[in-house]
Amino acid sequence: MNSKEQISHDDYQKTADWLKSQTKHRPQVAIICGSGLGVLADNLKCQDSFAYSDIPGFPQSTVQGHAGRLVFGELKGKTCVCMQGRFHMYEGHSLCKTTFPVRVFKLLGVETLIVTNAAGSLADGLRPGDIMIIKDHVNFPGLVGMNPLFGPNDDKFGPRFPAMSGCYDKGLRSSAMEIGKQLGVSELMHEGVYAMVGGPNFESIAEARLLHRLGVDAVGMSTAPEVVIAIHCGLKVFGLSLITNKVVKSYEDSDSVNHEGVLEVSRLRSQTVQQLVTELVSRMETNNNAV
Ligand SMILES: O=P(O)(O)O[C@H]1O[C@H](CO)[C@@H](O)[C@H]1O
Ligand code: HPA
Repeated sequence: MNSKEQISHDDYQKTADWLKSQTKHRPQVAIICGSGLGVLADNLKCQDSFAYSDIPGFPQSTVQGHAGRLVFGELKGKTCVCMQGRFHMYEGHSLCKTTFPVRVFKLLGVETLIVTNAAGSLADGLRPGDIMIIKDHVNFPGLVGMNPLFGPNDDKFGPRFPAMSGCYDKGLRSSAMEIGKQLGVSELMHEGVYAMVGGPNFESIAEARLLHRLGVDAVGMSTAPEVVIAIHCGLKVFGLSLITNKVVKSYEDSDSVNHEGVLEVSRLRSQTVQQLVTELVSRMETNNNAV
């Protein structure tokens, strides 16, 4: 893990400038699609779309279920940019590469970041197919020094010591719960704590029990670094986990999780997540400060 790799402000700016030269869209909202949730981009009107491999400075997606495309477009009167495919630390990307798009979004004028992910449940009340609005996170890699803010601070983006209390916007969280009710899916809706682990292996039973005891409701291998970088540069954040599997916590349980199963559940519930996110975006207040 190359935690010392540095990306300069100019590098982020170059990518933002290239994107601005290729599309007229000036997004206010950015959406990161979790595993199997790429359809979140399908509702965007007047799309401009770019393969990650064509965008200067962008890393490449290597995980099945992450298409590797950046899609710009209009959603319910807001301009959005959608990542069909995110970067994970376990793919071998440094944390600054993993979170590279978030700072590019900031430079494009984005005000709000929506992060979605597929996650395994530890809380007994969370079942596969449920949606957990993220109330808070435990950034396990961050706690032991694998933090995207490691290294010299770039004051142009934010402060040396950003606060992470209240990082998931309260207003957006309650709006999402309300929308869930109106969509008639309130029985699927929960709020809880997401923990990021390094992956790529799924949890052992002892690890699952430990996470459960620590108060973690759902576990995945992403999201926290993106949120840390977003909060550092002043973005509002909303996050949700689509629960794709129960994490095995009992030695009597012969179930076992695999990525294909994760993708299958994501796809089954992706329309509901899409409706929820679309309605949330439509209700967002934005400044429309094109850059
Ligand atoms: O967090 P997202 O990208 O949704 O993906 C989740 O699904 C994969 C495991 O099936 C892991 O990458 C985990 O983090
Ligand atoms: O059970 C899980 N553990 C970690 N990451 C995951 N992503 C989807 N499900 C899981």
